[in-house]
Amino acid sequence: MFDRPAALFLPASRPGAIEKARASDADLCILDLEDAVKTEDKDEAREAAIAAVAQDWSMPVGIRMNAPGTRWHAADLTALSTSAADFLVVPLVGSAEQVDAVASRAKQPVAAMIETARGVLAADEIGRVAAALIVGTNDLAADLRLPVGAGRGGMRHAIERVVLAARACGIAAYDGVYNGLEDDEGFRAEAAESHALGFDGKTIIHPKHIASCKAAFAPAEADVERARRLIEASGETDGVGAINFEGEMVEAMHVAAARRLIERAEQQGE
Ligand SMILES: CC(C)(COP(=O)(O)OP(=O)(O)OC[C@H]1O[C@@H](n2cnc3c(N)ncnc32)[C@H](O)[C@@H]1OP(=O)(O)O)[C@@H](O)C(=O)NCCC(=O)NCCSC(=O)C[C@H](O)C(=O)O
Ligand SMILES: [Mg+2]
Repeated sequence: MFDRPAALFLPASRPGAIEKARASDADLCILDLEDAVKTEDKDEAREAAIAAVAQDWSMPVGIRMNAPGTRWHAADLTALSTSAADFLVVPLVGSAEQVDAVASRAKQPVAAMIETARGVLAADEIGRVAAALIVGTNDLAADLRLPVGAGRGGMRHAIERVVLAARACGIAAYDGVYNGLEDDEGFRAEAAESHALGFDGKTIIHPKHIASCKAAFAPAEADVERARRLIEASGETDGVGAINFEGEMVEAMHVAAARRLIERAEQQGE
């Protein structure tokens, strides 16, 4: 489920957005009950989310609940754990226990949002019990007290650590959202960076980001061709030893990476 790049967030309180998301090409949709929903709309949004996920979706659809410790969390957990959502998302996770508390009651896989210094430092423990890690760059910037407009330099170590934890735990990692709605170039640059950092995908806040997000994570044609040649040159097994492939040393891990690349290309080309 968490093997495709474009994860679209939308407020569960906006019926128009729900319809647009269902009709979109997003790889995953996440109906939000947390920050995108006003306090007075929380209960109604929860009901709307539960009704929405009971409909037919062409992609996996999840619900982001309110954070552990908030006044809505218990009601969210009770209602969402038996809903038709394909997955749940817990925001502001600071410990593995917080994910466990949800996962032990929910019938769905649980993704954890890492968006505080505490969460980053516990990411490897959290990754052992979560189905995926999602960076929340807005909350993270605030928690780290990064100056407004300072960019991602100050959180680079933190987001790299989330990728590291996800890889160590064998689960997916999604990068945070890009807030600029009118800055396509900025979005493309950040999505390319997400891909280069090793993320499996990126969370996005508007359907207009879907195509660029997918493009950023799609393997380049030349890389796919090279991967096919590499696999052919390596023979039938992964036990290739070291070979000279087109002037570069290639060993078993390169063959495995080439196979993963082709698999991803085939999946995204479906
Ligand atoms: C950011 C927005 C509030 C902008 O809304 P708006 O100005 O209304 O956008 P448009 O005029 O372009 O909307 C045109 C139609 O498109 C639909 N739409 C807009 N956004 C989405 C969406 N995300 N998914 C599906 N459809 C969408 C609108 O409904 C319009 O259609 P209609 O209603 O029929 O008129 C808005 O884009 C928005 O709310 N985005 C998502 C916000 C959200 O979910 N936030 C939570 C996740 S962000 C996060 O996780 C932060 C993290 O926690 C962190 O700390 O970093
Ligand atoms: Mg957040």
